[in-house]
Amino acid sequence: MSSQPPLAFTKMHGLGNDFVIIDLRQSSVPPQGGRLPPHLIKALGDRHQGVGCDQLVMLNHPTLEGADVLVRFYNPDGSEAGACGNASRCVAKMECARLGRDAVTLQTARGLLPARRLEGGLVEVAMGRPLLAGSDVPLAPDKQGQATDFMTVEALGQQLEGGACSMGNPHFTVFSPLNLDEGQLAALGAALEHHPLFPERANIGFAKVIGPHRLQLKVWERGTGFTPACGSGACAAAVNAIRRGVVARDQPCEVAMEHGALLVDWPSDSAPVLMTGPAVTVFEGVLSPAGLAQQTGAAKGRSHHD
Ligand SMILES: N[C@H](CCC[C@H](N)C(=O)O)C(=O)O
Repeated sequence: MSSQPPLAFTKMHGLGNDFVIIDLRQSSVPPQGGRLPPHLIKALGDRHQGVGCDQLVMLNHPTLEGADVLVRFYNPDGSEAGACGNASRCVAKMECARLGRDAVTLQTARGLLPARRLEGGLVEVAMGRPLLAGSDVPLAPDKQGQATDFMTVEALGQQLEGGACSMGNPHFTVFSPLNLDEGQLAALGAALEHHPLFPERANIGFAKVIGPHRLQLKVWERGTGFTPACGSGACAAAVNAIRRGVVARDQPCEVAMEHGALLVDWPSDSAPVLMTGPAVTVFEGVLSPAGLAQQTGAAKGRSHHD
């Protein structure tokens, strides 16, 4: 392990949802099948022994015509996510700077996502059309025929009203008014994330409608827990609110989270969801071979108890 070469990374965030971004096109650590080994993903995500992040993002050479960069997202539990809105804005900003352009196209598991740099440090990403069928979320096979806009799901003895969709990753947005403290809400988030209705688990949004084009949102993320903001969750919340008729689609919806708001525009059913918000570079760093070896060992040790 002491022969492990240094590993360069960039730390960025979007509304406090933070990322360690590793460019495998330049990394000296040989990727295994285009990704870092899972124990290293866990070690880097550890806020005490690693760098700490809500998601680890890996960049590589694109394989599709028209794409500038291949992007893969990982949760700190080692699982892969098909989409991550806040990290997509961060990567778009990095790639715009690298290529000296104002627009780039990201290749993700979801497909090609065009993105552009706007005034004031904002970045817009076209997140694709939301997938609304039960089989696309996905819901459990025997529940896939049910409507995904008006759903009632039972968890921890509560009947929760909400809607589900996929933005390339599964989301369930709860619209029921809840009077719970942070710990109770976390328990509900975890119960819904692992609910048998969602065989691939789900990101759980707790939304409050605060105006005809305004939502307040808190998201319990699959594989991560509560984060200060979730870009794909904000898109899903706006989409589900529009489908339920509680938000109007004639203008973009402002989705307010802990540290600020994202603008989400879904003007028609056939349109892609446009998400706009900030992307901030915090620092660039290099993990020392010794640090990496120690963290790797620690994470391996911990994983015995997972
Ligand atoms: N923070 C992300 C979502 C991460 C996705 C993840 N937690 C999952 O789908 O497993 C966002 O801004 O969209």
